[in-house]
Amino acid sequence: MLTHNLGYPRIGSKRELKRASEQFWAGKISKDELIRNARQIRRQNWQTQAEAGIELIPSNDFSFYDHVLDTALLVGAIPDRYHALIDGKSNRELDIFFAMARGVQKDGIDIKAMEMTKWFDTNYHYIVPEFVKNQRFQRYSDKIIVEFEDAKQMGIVTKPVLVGPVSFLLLGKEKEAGFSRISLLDNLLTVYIEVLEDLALRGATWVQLDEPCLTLDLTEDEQIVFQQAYAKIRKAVPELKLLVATYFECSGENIHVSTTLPIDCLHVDLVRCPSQLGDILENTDFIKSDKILSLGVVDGRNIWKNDYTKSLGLIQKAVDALGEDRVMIAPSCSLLHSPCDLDLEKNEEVLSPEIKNWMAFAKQKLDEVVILSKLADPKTFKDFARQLTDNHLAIESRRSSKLIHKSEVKNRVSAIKEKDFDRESTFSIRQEIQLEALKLPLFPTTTIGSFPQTDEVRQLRANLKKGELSQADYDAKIAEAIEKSITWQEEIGIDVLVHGEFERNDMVEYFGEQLSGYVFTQNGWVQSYGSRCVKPPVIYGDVERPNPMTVKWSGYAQSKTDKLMKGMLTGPVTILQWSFVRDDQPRQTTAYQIALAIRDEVTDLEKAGIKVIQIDEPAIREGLPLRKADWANYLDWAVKAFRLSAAGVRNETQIHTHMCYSEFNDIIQHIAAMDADVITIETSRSQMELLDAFADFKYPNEIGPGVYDIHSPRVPSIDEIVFLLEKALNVIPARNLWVNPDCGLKTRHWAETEAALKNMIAATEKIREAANAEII
Ligand SMILES: Nc1nc2c(c(=O)[nH]1)N[C@@H](CNc1ccc(C(=O)N[C@@H](CCC(=O)N[C@@H](CCC(=O)N[C@@H](CCC(=O)O)C(=O)O)C(=O)O)C(=O)O)cc1)CN2
Ligand code: MET
Ligand SMILES: [Zn+2]
Repeated sequence: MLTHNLGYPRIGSKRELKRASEQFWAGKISKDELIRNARQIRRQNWQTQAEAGIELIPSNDFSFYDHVLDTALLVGAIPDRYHALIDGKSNRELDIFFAMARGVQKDGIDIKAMEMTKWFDTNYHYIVPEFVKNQRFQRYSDKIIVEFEDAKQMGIVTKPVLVGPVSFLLLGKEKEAGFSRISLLDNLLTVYIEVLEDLALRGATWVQLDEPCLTLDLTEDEQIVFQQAYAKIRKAVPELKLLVATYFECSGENIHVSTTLPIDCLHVDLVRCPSQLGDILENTDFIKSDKILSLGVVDGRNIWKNDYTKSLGLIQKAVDALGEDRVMIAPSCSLLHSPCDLDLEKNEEVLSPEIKNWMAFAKQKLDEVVILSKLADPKTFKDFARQLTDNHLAIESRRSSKLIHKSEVKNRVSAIKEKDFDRESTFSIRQEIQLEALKLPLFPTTTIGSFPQTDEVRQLRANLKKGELSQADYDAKIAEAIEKSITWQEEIGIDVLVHGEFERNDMVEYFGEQLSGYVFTQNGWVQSYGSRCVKPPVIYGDVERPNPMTVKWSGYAQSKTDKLMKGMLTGPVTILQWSFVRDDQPRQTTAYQIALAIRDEVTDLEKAGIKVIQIDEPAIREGLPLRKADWANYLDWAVKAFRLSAAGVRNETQIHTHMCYSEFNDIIQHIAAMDADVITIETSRSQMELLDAFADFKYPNEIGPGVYDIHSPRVPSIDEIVFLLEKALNVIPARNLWVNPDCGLKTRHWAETEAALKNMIAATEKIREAANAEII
């Protein structure tokens, strides 16, 4: 029974890669130094996995930014606009790579970055491959070879990992009309095969091809394409052992494809979908073959200790049907989505030993995989019996812990009534009342909440944590930042102000830290995109709000201005989605508990005199199940959780929500059902294309389509913004239109923020003038 791993966190256990990349981008270290740093992280990771006793260790799971982008470079899928960077120059690979990921704007060159989007239902973002008609691929990057050879030098023959060819195509986008990217498969395969042959020559025995798209709803054509692709690969590299990895969902009807692919090993995610084990073991094609089944039993998406008894049950079932030589043991998916190392959590005041004993991070998950394989083998079982007992005790300690269950919270959730989901009146009545109460001009201007999180602000928080700054001094500095931003917003003429979120480390972690039922880590970083990481807080028990969370700073901010100050909260679905969640109750129940906590916060803000309250739900789309059949159920409770959080206020109080980073067209009626008075939404990168959906559906409430992209330092011109606003006015009634950026400004610098917002105000004045002229 072999053990293997699908991928290890690449950021380094102390975020070494983040620091090195950001220093390189800032011109503070050389390319060679960045490459040296990266090599050290990779070698450390291989060593960690070898020491844990993992038999097949992955390589090429490392990336300087994103592994889908690595694949694009491997096969030379480099869009034309970057070719100027390659032509006639050598040693430009990393420059092109970063240009594709981040864009370039220097020395007269101005090239936009490629699009970035969510990786399945995770908070990880990948770079979307771009395809054109008759595109020819050719091998470009040697990264996969360099890493394989480097590990070999350490004495480790790794299992190189690649995004499989079919998923690579399916995850990308056609950049021109009139063709299907699937038609590019044959040519793409020639490059894959060349690479696989090279790896085989260099001594690779196994390769892992990730085909997570095998867990999605596929058309018949797409299913056939999987068969064709692997038939070709099989034929070209008969000597190489092929492992195809699926994860994040059930194989469902694709099981007929995945079990008959001409490969040596199929990996399945038994955490998300334990029932597929039975389906595969009943599949005569699979049983009769000599293929290996890799059991993904250790959860790569959460931080809870594995329940060995439960996993051993699954393993035994597979061994009984297939024999131990045809079973491998692994985490459910790449450990990219897990924090690195629980041993780094040493502060018992932050994470109590009792709760820490329930957890496993990436490094600990490796041990779990190895121990499970030893326990599943009668020859080694006895030597590991103690680990089984300890595991049993930990699982039992969590199951029966008094820390987890709070009857008041459970009772409150069961006492929720239908009317708790509804505002006092319908939107059209509320709109009239709010018009009167808030006295906002036509096309009100606002921002999404955060202003730049400068190094200074982050340093203040770091010093507070280290005890080098007192709470009082910290608060005084935050107050100063808020006041400064208010004065500035008043000066440039914004209508609905924000306080700037300077006091928040992150829009989810900040709330997690103040809710009971939550713990957080000191070092549990997980990559979100590129060098940006998040430290998801951990929900271990029933969630409750012991005290108001934002009233102090929002109240303070409102006291400093006569204008409207918007209260700023993160919504229940986003808090759920961006936390590590309980696996001992349905997500819906946890969402309702959080929703009640936010509801209390909303009503407290109202009592404190805040008249406009925004409840952000950027992750509502990301939480959507991967299979359409499961959508209705999710959307039902997700929308209700939002409504529950928002509906406790009077008609006069205006509820906003905000969404970004997703496609909303297919869930537009559910967004409408959230019944926020105003939605601000990312649209500028698609030039307001998104609005067609809002128009077709006749979205009834007020809406602020983002007028500029905040992900780039580029300052939009007044005319550009006017153009987008006019486009919006074609489909949105004037009285419903707001003016705002795409998203919060925390990742930006002040210089470009000030310039961009001034232009936004100037553009608004122009369209107001035009509208007034029309009335006269
Ligand atoms: N949770 C979450 N998911 C999200 C988003 C989001 O905002 N939050 N936005 C979307 C895009 N994703 C993003 C994810 C992260 C960041 C981001 O800026 N992350 C920061 C970390 C934010 C943070 O937690 N900061 C802490 C800790 C900062 C820190 O690094 N401190 C230093 C110490 C500082 C010093 O001594 O100089 C350290 O720990 O070493 C704080 O401000 O307090 C980063 O990687 O740089 C931005 C967007 C989608 N998903
Ligand atoms: C990822 S959505 C961000 C919303 C939040 N209020 C902010 O402005 O930062
Ligand atoms: Zn946003």
